[in-house]
Amino acid sequence: MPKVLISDQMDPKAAQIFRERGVEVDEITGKTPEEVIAIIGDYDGLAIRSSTKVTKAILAAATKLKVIGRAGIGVDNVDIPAASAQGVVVMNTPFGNSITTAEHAIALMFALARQLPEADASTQAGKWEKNRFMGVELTSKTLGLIGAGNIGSIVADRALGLRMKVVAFDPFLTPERAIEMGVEKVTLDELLARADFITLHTPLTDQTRNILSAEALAKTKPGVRIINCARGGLIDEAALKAGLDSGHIGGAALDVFVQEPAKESPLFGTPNFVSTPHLGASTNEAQVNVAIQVAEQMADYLMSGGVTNALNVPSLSAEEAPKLKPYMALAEKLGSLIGQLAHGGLSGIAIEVEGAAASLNQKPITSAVLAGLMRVHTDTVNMVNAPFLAKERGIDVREVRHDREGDYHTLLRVTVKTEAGDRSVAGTLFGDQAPRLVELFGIKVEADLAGHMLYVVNEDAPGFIGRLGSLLGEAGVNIGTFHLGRRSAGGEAILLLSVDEPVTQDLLAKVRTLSGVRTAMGLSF
Ligand SMILES: NC(=O)c1ccc[n+]([C@@H]2O[C@H](COP(=O)([O-])OP(=O)(O)OC[C@H]3O[C@@H](n4cnc5c(N)ncnc54)[C@H](O)[C@@H]3O)[C@@H](O)[C@H]2O)c1
Ligand SMILES: O=C(O)CC[C@@H](O)C(=O)O
Repeated sequence: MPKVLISDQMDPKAAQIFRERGVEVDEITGKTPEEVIAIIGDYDGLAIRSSTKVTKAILAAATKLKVIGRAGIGVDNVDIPAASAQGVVVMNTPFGNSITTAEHAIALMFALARQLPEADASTQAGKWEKNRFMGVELTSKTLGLIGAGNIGSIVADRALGLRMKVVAFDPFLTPERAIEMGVEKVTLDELLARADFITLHTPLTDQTRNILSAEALAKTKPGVRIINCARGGLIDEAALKAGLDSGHIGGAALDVFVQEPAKESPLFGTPNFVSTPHLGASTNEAQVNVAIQVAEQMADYLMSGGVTNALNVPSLSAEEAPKLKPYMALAEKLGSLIGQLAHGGLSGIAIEVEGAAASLNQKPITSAVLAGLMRVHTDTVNMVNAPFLAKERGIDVREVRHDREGDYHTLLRVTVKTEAGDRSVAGTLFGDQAPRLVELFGIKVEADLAGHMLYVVNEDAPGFIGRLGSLLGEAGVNIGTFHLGRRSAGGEAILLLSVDEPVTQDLLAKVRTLSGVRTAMGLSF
């Protein structure tokens, strides 16, 4: 039974779903990184929010780990390249807390417009400072949206409901989508010049880090109010403080900080500054949503191989997984066969599908071919890290889908580009289930690729099979199955024999002494 560790505070629904789905679960929260390192080796899955930082050190200790599930959106607390290299799937729940976070941005916008936190503190201090707190209306004001994805578009919708005008800067926002959202697509400079309120809804990337830098803040309208419910680091906090102090910035509300937890900040105590401790996603509804979603997704992966919302591997629904399973077995065998046979500077690989295979999700098939191919050289490769490792090694991966009808109802062909030229193998599924080789280096040969095999290339000549049979018999080698193919009568022929024991170097040396033998190799599947 797979075992999952929930290492951050999560709605109890998550643990309940894991148990219902047959996954053992431990909830151990508030641990230091060293304490997590000490226990993580026992787990197949790790469910987190934002507190657990999944570092290289934690991953190195997570020898059984197959999946990390983030109950939320941002995965900046997970070292995704390290997880990918280790073959660990990283998933998030991209929609479960979007409404809640958008509502928090709107709440902060109201808080700034009417100075609610300061007015509350003053009133509760018995001051009744009615003349101190003069607010602004939101109606007819311009909201500048930086990032118009899931959360940004909900914020835009709510702002339009408040009769605001919304201008948006997002390089990936199409003009059609902007029209659909009812926003005006603008450049960043135009947004800075026009917005009365600015709200940020982008991830933190190299392009968005300090998107509101001192220089950008200087271009804003005097009195602008700024809200950040996305990620710390999008705004230069020192420049924000200077802008608030000078009065150029009329107010700022931060839910997120460069350094979290933000126990101290020069911004704290600044007039017109409002803050919350990364509460964007903190509603009952959002936490139930993300807990259910992360547990369902992780259980799908651990129990049936279904992949949803993964950031480092293609999606594969729980319905698709059983259909693709035999294809992935075939793909892995063909990858392994060509990996064992083709030598010398592999620079590219083409994976072609035709017939029934052409209607399937090809990405997992490709990953399985690559995993089979590279497992010949490293045993730490799997479906998740195989494409990553292939890229790292400069192998050009090409996927081809043919509409044509071929000789087989379903066919998968793998061709590698090596220094010696292109080499190709092809296979099908018998009865839609059993992987079977049908072609090897241009020669038709049907074989099950299983267990230990002897591969021989020889000149097609009378008596050869008898001589090989005698040699194997004398060497005490029992033949399980025997498969034969030839390019032309008297030309190059291929023999694939399944044998009970691994093929030894000693046996290969003897086989190579037979007249007409060009190549003899042992294979394992
Ligand atoms: N405060 C919280 O508790 C909380 C909760 C949920 C999400 N978040 C954060 O909110 C952010 C947005 O989440 P989302 O679900 O809307 O993400 P999303 O991926 O749906 O949208 C992000 C948008 O940012 C845009 N973008 C990317 N680079 C950009 C750039 N250089 N300039 C302008 N726009 C750019 C993208 O095109 C995309 O439309 C994420 O960072 C997420 O982690 C915070
Ligand atoms: O889990 C949380 O409380 C924060 C989540 C939020 O930052 C996210 O990116 O989804």
